[in-house]
Amino acid sequence: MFKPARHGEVGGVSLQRSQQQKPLRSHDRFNLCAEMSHKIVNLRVRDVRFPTSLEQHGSDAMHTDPDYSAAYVVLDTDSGLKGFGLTFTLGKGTEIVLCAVKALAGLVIGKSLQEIVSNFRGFYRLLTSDGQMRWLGPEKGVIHLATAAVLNAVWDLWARAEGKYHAMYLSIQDPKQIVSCIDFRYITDVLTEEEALDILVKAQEGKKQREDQMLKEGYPAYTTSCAWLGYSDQQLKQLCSDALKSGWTRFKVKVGADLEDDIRRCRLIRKMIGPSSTLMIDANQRWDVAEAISWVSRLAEVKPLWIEEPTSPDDILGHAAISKALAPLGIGVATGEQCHNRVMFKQFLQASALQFVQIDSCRLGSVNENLAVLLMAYKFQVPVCPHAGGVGLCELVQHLILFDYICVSADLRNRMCEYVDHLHEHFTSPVVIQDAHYMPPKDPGYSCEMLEESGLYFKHFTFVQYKHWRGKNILKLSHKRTGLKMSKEKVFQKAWGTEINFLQSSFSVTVNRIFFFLLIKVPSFSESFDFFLILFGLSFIM
Ligand SMILES: C[C@H](O)[C@@H](O)CC(=O)C(=O)O
Repeated sequence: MFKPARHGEVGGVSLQRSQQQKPLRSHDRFNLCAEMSHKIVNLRVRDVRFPTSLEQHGSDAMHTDPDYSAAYVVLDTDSGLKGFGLTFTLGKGTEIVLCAVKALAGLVIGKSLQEIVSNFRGFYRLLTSDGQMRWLGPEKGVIHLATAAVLNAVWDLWARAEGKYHAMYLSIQDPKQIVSCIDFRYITDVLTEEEALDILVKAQEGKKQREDQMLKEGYPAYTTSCAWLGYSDQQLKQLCSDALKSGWTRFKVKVGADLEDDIRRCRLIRKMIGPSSTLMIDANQRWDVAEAISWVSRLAEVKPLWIEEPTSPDDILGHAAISKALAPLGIGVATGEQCHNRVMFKQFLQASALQFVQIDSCRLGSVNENLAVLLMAYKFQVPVCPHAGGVGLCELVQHLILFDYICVSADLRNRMCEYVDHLHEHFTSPVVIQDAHYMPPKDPGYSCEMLEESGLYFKHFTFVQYKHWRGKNILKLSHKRTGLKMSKEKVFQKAWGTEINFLQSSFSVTVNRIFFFLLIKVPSFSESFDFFLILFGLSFIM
């Protein structure tokens, strides 16, 4: 099931195949009518995880065993139309985001789409300013990731109801309607509603040509897939050579664990891609400020365009100091994938602490908050190069970056969107990459509806397989790092956390194995909650 997509392909399947076998989307199943109110009658959230850490896909200096995951939200409406949204997470963290999404559900269920979009700013505030839940943020951390998942689903629902995909959808709307989705609270000292409106109105000129250009050429992308930190030199070489053949000219390399290693790996990539291709480096928050400056200075010989996340994502003045120190070397600072909200972006921009704005479709409060950041970045004339990859981030963020070009910046200089070639095959409308460019999506919605069986991925991995996967992974890593062999129990304990430690007993493992074999092989068992409870209790007693 877990098949990394290859460069030049759509989600691991060739273009022709995905076109021939278009899965039925919820949009096709219902006779839509834009005038309907689409009352939200239910919110479902699923814990979806993929064992990417097994092969070190996604590994960096701080996230050495990332299992790419998502809290996946489905909104059901009384008209039958559904909205799909998600937020990207890593492995066990997903459980916590799920709790937060459930806590927000009460604010969403019962509202109609019409009611929400007629006062979208108000609805954004409702979710982010709840008197009790805002204490968990406000507008940051788990509660904000959950807000993004829910709002992403609402934007998806809206676009489906209109039969449009977002970039085009937003671009044909009245600029007044766009600004009405943005909460300007806390940013009016740099961007007022009137200024935002002015930017959007001015950008109406030439919009049609830019739309046509994007439909023809697509939006420039860079790849991170060749050089995750856990990959061997052999893998780097192979992937880089494949990527070059597929037309990639912009590459990002993970750095930060070991300087000599970084120098060797970056030289290797630079040699392969040649002097005219673009190279970026990414430390994922590994260093202190002074360390970042000296480490990156040593890597200046490979001419990186930017150093991404050199230090704590919260350290705005630290980023400013790094930016200042590296400017004479021609190296910019990029950050944003863990920048919590528009207020932090505002200060990064005010402090000249970043030269590339890396918005994230799930870290910020969905399209609403991303719109605010795109407009602020335009005002400061700082290029936007979004974070993508993860689970569904490419699918989501392509809409935002197309909107940025068509409706805000009208500028492609120094702009590109990240691309990672994993997990696209799990989406009903996977991204289309042609010649290292994102081609505009064609299906209505926000492109993050997952295939039914993919939405259940973690469920199928639960217990027997998941344990096996995590156990194997941790054993492998522990051998690599310490040379020590861990006991089987220790591995299970680390992999599973305390709540499921009872599975360490071999007897209960056998009972569970039988049960989960049935669960996986016989679908009707998975629907039987009573049966599950009985076996769960039985294994606990044993
Ligand atoms: C843990 C993730 O893979 C992270 O390394 C992604 C990232 O920083 C990026 O894509 O950039």
